[in-house]
Amino acid sequence: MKKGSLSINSENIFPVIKKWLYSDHDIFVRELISNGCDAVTKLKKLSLMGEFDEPDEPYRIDVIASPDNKTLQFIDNGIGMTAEEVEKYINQIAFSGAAAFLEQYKDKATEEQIIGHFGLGFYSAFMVADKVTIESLSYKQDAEPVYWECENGTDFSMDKGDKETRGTVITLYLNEDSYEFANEYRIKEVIDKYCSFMPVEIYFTNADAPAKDEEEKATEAEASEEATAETDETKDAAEKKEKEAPKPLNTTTPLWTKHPNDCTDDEYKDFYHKVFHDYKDPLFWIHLNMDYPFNLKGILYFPKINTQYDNLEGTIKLYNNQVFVADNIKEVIPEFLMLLKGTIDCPDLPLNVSRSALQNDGFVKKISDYITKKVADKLSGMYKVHREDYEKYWDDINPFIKFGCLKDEKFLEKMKDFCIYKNLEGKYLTLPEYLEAGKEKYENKVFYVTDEVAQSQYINMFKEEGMDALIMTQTIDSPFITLLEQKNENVHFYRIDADLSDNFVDESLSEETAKDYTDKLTELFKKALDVENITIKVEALKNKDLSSMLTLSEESRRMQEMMKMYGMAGMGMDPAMFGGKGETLVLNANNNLVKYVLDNPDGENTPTICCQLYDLAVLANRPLSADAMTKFVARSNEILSILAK
Ligand SMILES: Nc1ncnc2c1ncn2[C@@H]1O[C@H](COP(=O)(O)OP(=O)(O)OP(=O)(O)O)[C@@H](O)[C@H]1O
Repeated sequence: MKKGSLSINSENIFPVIKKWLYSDHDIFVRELISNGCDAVTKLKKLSLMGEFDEPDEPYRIDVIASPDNKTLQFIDNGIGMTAEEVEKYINQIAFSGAAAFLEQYKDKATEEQIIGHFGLGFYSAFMVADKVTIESLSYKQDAEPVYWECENGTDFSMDKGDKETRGTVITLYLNEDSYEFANEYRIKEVIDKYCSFMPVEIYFTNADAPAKDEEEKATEAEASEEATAETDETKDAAEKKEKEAPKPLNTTTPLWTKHPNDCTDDEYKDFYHKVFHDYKDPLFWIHLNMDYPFNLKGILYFPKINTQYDNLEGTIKLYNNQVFVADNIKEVIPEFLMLLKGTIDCPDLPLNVSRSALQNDGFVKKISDYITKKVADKLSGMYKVHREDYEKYWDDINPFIKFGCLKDEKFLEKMKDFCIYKNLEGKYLTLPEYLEAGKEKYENKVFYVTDEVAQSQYINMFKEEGMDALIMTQTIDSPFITLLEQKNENVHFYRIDADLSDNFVDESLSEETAKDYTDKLTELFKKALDVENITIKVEALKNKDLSSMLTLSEESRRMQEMMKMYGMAGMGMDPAMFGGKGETLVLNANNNLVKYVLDNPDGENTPTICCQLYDLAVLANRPLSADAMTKFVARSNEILSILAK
């Protein structure tokens, strides 16, 4: 028997392993199962090289939990280890690896910076176990089995073992804080989290589950005999048998490992439902498949979304050779892609480093750029070839695309010509298409609607005049408009109620008369409304039925919205400091009511008409305040009673 003390650093290492890995306590499962997978992969390689005869029995990994004994076993039938190999890989290398790890991180700050993937592999078992044993038999001819045991991660003992079949058994004697991992549901949950797509089949057994009683077995055997007796039912019996055969917990060939040409739409959808637990079908997907200059495979799904972008949260699961690493690592995946759902497998990714190091890693940046490019290519391709589909998806995907354009210059470059906007007729246009159609009437101006109901009066006016506007009702549209103005220097955006275009006005009113009317009406409205300041503009509008309306200067409105967004309003800042409320009451000189006011400045009902005209203009633009509403209702009743006289 060989005995010895583990390397010099071990006493310091274990408290550190426990502390630093604490948030990812369950990661030992991934490490031990992936070691088993590696052991099988190595053997497969040897057999390809002709150095090992492929065995009859399939490769597999077994996880056996015993809640009664508080043990957990990881068993593989891979390459196994000789005593020399245990000495070399377990006793020495791992600890020097751990020491190197400590050295690397000794000055680094908090644990959040660490991805939770340390490459401490086997030794992560000591996070949850007081004692760990290894029983192994190497594939090598005449190899002797080896037994290794280590308590508390400090002293080990090694001896000749008695394992008779090739492979390795790792047994964990769980510590008091970690008994949960012997629970069937808990351990299956962890296996599902990290190992769903590992390349070797994983089976679970609960060592303490009650065995089927004799009676049950007899009935089953009888049923099975009966089934086989009748030829018609032979198939059923075979199916039944297959159903009863234990099923692996994982899928060894996840869809992303297949060539895109070999995957059906149903497979993509099934994979999506299963992995993201979303019962809705995704809109569409992108299958990433790259071998050079780096290795990257994955599937990105565009989920169906109906809400505003800020309520959304996607999930991008990152894998390293089918081993789950983490969700949503923003250093690798561009932030705006986090709205998507998907899996990305990149075996070349340097994962044993801190997140801050990832951020500055040129290689990681290349991966991130590649993903961005692929997404943009897919979208532009769809625009060009299947514009109908693209339009159908647009309402769902536009917040994502706009967010991407705002966040990523390269994405903007690629996507700017493929952003479309719904117009007043519900048709989708690009910005150049809109500008071209409106060239004669409103050159380089883009009118937009932020609320189709509130702005309906303006929309109707636009329609009557054969003018068009774009529907831009999402929260993200406001910063997106600013971006569009920056990128299209001469183009300016105006909300549909921002200003009265000349198109609505006939030429009948001279400048002089307009001024005269404006002065008179300003005086009258000030008095009737009892306000100091009001901006009034008199226009001869083509539509005689329209009496009054409000316009809101685009600039002042945007300023006010910005203040609201930054919470500056209510901090003693008055919007007037930034150019007033920007509100103008437009009165139509062609309308009979306005004419009446002009002709009867001292009329008994004139103040009532003024107040009503003002309230109607406000109502067509925004809700009235509570006080104004009360007055409006009372006044309306008053007017009706005049009619009833
Ligand atoms: N189940 C196993 N079968 C055969 N060899 C194993 C097994 N588990 C561990 N080993 C050997 O022990 C070595 C050390 O394992 P450990 O998990 O500590 O690190 P690693 O797998 O090399 O890398 P990582 O730390 O990234 O997991 C392995 O490289 C392998 O040679």
